Amino acid sequence: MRLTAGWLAQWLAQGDYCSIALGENCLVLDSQTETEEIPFDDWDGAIDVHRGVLWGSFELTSADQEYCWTVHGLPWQQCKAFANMLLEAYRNWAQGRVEKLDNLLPEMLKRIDSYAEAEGYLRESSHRQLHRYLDNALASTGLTRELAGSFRPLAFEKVEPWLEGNEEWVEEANSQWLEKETEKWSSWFDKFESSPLNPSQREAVLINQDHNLVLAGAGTGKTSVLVARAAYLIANQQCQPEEILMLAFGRKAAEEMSERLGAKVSDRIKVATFHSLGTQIIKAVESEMPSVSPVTLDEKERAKWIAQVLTEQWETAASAKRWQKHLTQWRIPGFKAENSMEKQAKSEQLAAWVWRHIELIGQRGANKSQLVESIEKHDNESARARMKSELALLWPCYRAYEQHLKANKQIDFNTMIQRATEYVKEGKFMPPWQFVMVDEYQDISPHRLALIEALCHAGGKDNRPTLFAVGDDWQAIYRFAGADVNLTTGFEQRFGASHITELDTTYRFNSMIGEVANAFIQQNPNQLKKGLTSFKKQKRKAVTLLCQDLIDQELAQLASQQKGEVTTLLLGRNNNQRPEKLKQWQEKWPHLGINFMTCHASKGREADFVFVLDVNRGVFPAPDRDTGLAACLQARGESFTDAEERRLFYVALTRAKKHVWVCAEPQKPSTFVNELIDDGYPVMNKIKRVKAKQK
Ligand SMILES: Nc1ncnc2c1ncn2[C@@H]1O[C@H](COP(=O)(O)OP(=O)(O)OP(=O)(O)O)[C@@H](O)[C@H]1O
Repeated sequence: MRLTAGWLAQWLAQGDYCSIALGENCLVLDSQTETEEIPFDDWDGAIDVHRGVLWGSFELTSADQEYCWTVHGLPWQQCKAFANMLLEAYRNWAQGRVEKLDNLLPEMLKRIDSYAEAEGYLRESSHRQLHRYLDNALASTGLTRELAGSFRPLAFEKVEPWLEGNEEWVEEANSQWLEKETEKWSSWFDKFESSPLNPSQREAVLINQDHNLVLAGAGTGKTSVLVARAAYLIANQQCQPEEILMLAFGRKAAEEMSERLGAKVSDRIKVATFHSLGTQIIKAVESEMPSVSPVTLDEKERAKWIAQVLTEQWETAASAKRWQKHLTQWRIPGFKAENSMEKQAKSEQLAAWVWRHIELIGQRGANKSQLVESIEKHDNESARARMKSELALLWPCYRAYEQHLKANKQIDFNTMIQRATEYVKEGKFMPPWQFVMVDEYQDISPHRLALIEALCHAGGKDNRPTLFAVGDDWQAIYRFAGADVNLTTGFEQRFGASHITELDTTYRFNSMIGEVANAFIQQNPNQLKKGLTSFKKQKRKAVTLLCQDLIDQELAQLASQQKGEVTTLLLGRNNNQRPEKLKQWQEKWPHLGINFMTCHASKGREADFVFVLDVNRGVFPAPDRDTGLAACLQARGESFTDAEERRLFYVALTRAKKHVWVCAEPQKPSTFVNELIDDGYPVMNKIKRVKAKQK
């Protein structure tokens, strides 16, 4: 059936179309030049019939109300009946779909209510799930949003915003919840630590997005937040202690965390290092403990094994020649030309250098020709020859290591973490944890992250564990061992549904240490900007540059000033800086609580007073960090000179609560000391540099 304008009307009328007909579930409109089919889906199902002086016209609107079609010059007597016939056809078409919609609407509304009225923080994963369900349900009816809205306006008014996303509503609901929850737990927050938690710490404890990162500078209470969050989850009955997994880097850190949680929260929380977790997973699946090589586990065994491998290598003429040739152009840490080979092989520094490369090569999982290829593509063209030469020295050590593991049927940490990750991914190990928490997240390596991701994806789509990580990109100091700080700075891109909370107040150190440390770290524009203020304000300078051989005197003075017990940390770039007089000082001034450790080991620690030792040229920053093979094996390169060493120095400075002494020799202060003096940092300078000897 068709309704068409007469020839005169077609000639006189200025409408878009001059003829309308009913097609198969569509309208067919003809203009002078073309025919257009409008599926019922695209039409809003209404016709405005207008009467003109001579003729009638139809006005039809698209389902999304964006477009209008007009048919002019129609014979008026037939207009109404024709329009009714079209509407009847449309209603018949729509009836089946609307029935489907009617069947689905109660469930759609129920799901919306159960999401929107759920107690607690509204997570993005549940939001996405709801959105997906509503989208699919509507699609299954065959109706467009507009049509569904026009047939069931009341019910659909509630559904429509959720199909759009309704992000603003969720944000508002979450911020209202946060306000109420903060209020509800206010006195608990006041008393949990010796001092009340501040607003940003409270927020960090409460927010419960799928993936949460607390990103904050040194001494802002990240560890306090981690402990408080575990306590809150249990106190709020969100989980049992056994459902929390707390991951720490290193056994010592894990032990300290375990003690702290045991004392403050519960000793049923699982605290693990990545390695102990890997062992547990493998043991659960294979029913026996994985056999981890003593070379991996024990520093002494490792040193012995490395000495043996090096000695064997040097016994071969070709290999010995390769080492000698390398040393004519480049240095190797711990390798001193004047030492005998026997002594060389036992050098701690050399062993550390060899081991670090073995680990990095293992983490890369590449064969020799792939490594050569990446050296050839390395940005730093001038370093490529050195990298290749180092690879030639170190590849045989790596191969020897692989063979050693194979011969003894043992694995190392890399393999262990990878195997554990596979078991979780394959569902052979079902993690019992609902909340995975990670301390020092900035030091995460891709392998460890893969394990965390596997844990957080276990449990099916509806029951995934939540990740809560605390970290500070300013304190990322394990790039040399395979960590990748980009995994912290790119947290959101990596995880999607995530929330990042920043903590703005640092409690450990006073404002004068803060001024020096914060300015120093931010010289590198690639570090994330953080507004950090010190809780303890002071005007008196709190960083002193000191001649190394005056430490004795300074300690004596400090000892006479301090009447009560205090803590003092002597920090070295590495163990070589352990002072010979350490024991003597400890015995002479026990109330100073003097301890020595490396800057790396001091991570997470604090003391009233800190002496950073031997900040001299060639020591701190450690040289050659960016020009050897390691630079090619490590995570993406960094353009800023000594970026990681700068972060390490920041870690050292920020261990102190009251005062820091940066100690150097006047003849050879390092670039860091020179920068503190020359760039006008607020420090007390007691070093008179001897310029003539500084070449
Ligand atoms: N709200 C607070 N009020 C007062 N002191 C606090 C508060 N929060 C934390 N502290 C104290 O600040 C110090 C640093 O806290 P914590 O060790 O948790 O910081 P952090 O961010 O983990 O430090 P870093 O990253 O440097 O290891 C601790 O002595 C802690 O007790």
